[in-house]
Amino acid sequence: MTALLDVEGLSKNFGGLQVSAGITLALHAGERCALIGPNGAGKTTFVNLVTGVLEPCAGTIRLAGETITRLPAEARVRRGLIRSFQVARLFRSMTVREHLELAVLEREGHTHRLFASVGRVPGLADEVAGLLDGMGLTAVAGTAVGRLAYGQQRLLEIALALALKPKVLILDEPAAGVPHAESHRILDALERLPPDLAVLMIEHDMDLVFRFARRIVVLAQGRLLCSGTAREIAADPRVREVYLGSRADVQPH
Ligand SMILES: Nc1ncnc2c1ncn2[C@@H]1O[C@H](COP(=O)(O)OP(=O)(O)OP(=O)(O)O)[C@@H](O)[C@H]1O
Repeated sequence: MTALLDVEGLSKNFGGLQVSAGITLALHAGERCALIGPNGAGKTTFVNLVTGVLEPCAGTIRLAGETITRLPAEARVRRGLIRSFQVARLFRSMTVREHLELAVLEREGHTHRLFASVGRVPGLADEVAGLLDGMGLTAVAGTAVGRLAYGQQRLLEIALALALKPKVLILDEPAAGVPHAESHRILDALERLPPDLAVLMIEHDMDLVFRFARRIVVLAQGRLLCSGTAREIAADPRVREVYLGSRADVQPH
């Protein structure tokens, strides 16, 4: 089976510092994978390379068989490589529903007089209702984004990413700022993601990582250290060693 995302030998240097060193990673339809590693391991750099924010020094990135290594970020988004983005960058006075309407309209190419298009796109209301329902946001559909709790903001970020019809979804810290006791709400929503979607999660909350991911890939100093199930990763002495001295606790559940 062709991998939906196929990264081979991806490398990046910042001056003399090698932050991605020949990373090879394949993600198939339906995968639930997490990329972990201590602070400064190169996780964000890897995501920036894959999504087209940064240009690699070497390596290849393929999406559903097509080489996208040098494509601009927007072209990757149009092909279905989507990273969840930060609500903090959006319009705080606009409602949850309006944000989702905008995302669907933009996907459909209605970039001019956006809100005038709302009534003219068949299926828009149903699609938005489905996204709200899927992420458990129906009750706050009419709430301004600036008034959402952190957990709801994170769920909206995921819904916005889904509105773009991803093949590959990169979840960049989906529990950032969410109180630990509430991260199960994020997990509940993630368990309702479309089954065929390939998901790569970057997350510091190990509880969430171990519960969500069927495969965990560990990065250290820009290199892939190992990959395996939650149990394998938690039992691997190399993983404990790279996390030593960091706050993260590597324990499965
Ligand atoms: N634009 C840049 N110029 C120079 N060095 C950079 C740049 N971006 C990142 N780095 C360095 O690259 C290394 C990897 O950083 P990166 O942010 O990718 O790690 P990370 O695993 O995402 O860390 P964290 O978990 O703290 O977010 C770090 O040493 C960082 O200081």
